Amino acid sequence: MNPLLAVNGVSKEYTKGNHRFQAVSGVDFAITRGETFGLIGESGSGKSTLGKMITGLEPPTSGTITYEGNSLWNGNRFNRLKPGEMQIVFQDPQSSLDPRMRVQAIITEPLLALPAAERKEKGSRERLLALITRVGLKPDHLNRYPHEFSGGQRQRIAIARALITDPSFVVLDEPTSALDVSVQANVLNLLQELKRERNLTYLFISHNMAVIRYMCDRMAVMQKGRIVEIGHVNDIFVNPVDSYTKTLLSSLPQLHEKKEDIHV
Ligand SMILES: Nc1ncnc2c1ncn2[C@@H]1O[C@H](COP(=O)(O)OP(=O)(O)OP(=O)(O)O)[C@@H](O)[C@H]1O
Repeated sequence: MNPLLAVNGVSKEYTKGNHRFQAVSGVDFAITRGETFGLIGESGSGKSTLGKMITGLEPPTSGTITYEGNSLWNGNRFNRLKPGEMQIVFQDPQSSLDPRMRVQAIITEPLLALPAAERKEKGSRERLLALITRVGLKPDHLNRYPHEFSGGQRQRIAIARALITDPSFVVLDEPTSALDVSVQANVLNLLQELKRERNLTYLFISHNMAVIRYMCDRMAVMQKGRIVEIGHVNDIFVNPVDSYTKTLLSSLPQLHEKKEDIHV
């Protein structure tokens, strides 16, 4: 099957003063429609930079990223092939939601990228009410401001914001890392349900092996900008090949227990 998203030989170099720094180095992977693909690695390994290159926030220095076979970048210009087709949810809903905007304006903001007719249809009151209810919030929350919500509720707002355009592909960049442990599992389960209901494909970025195992079909392990291991989650957990992957796994003794027992 043709991949939905293909990343080939992608690198990203940042310049800090006279110093050049390689945040991502020659990364290759492909994601099939309908799967959840995990990216794991320690802080600074280049995971978020990859997520940003895929969603149009940062151009790659070299390499190609294709979506449904079409190149996403033309030099530094992002080819917005289908507006709203791809969305991203960031780690920290505190800083990713504009504190001066009401929830309704926050959730509907991505619609501004769509053609007028589609914007009107997807921004209908009926659709908005259905979406806010589906993510576990209430219609009267639409008139409130982000500071009036808990961390988990704010992340539900961010999820609704990502889904308003009806995307096929969503990058989830540490979507539960800023949340209390008791709230994390609820948000992860919501993401799983939404994926099934809407035929979504996820790129799931995390530094937490238990969360990756709970959520993902396949995964890539990143270290210092490179992929050191890639494969099916169960294969990597049972038989890790790379020494860094083994270190990540050995720090999680509970992973040898049954999947249902894992604390995400
Ligand atoms: N805009 C930027 N300018 C310069 N360096 C950057 C920029 N963005 C990221 N970096 C650097 O690139 C490297 C990779 O960062 P990135 O955020 O992709 O890592 P990460 O694996 O997502 O880590 P974390 O989990 O902490 O977010 C880091 O060393 C970071 O300091």
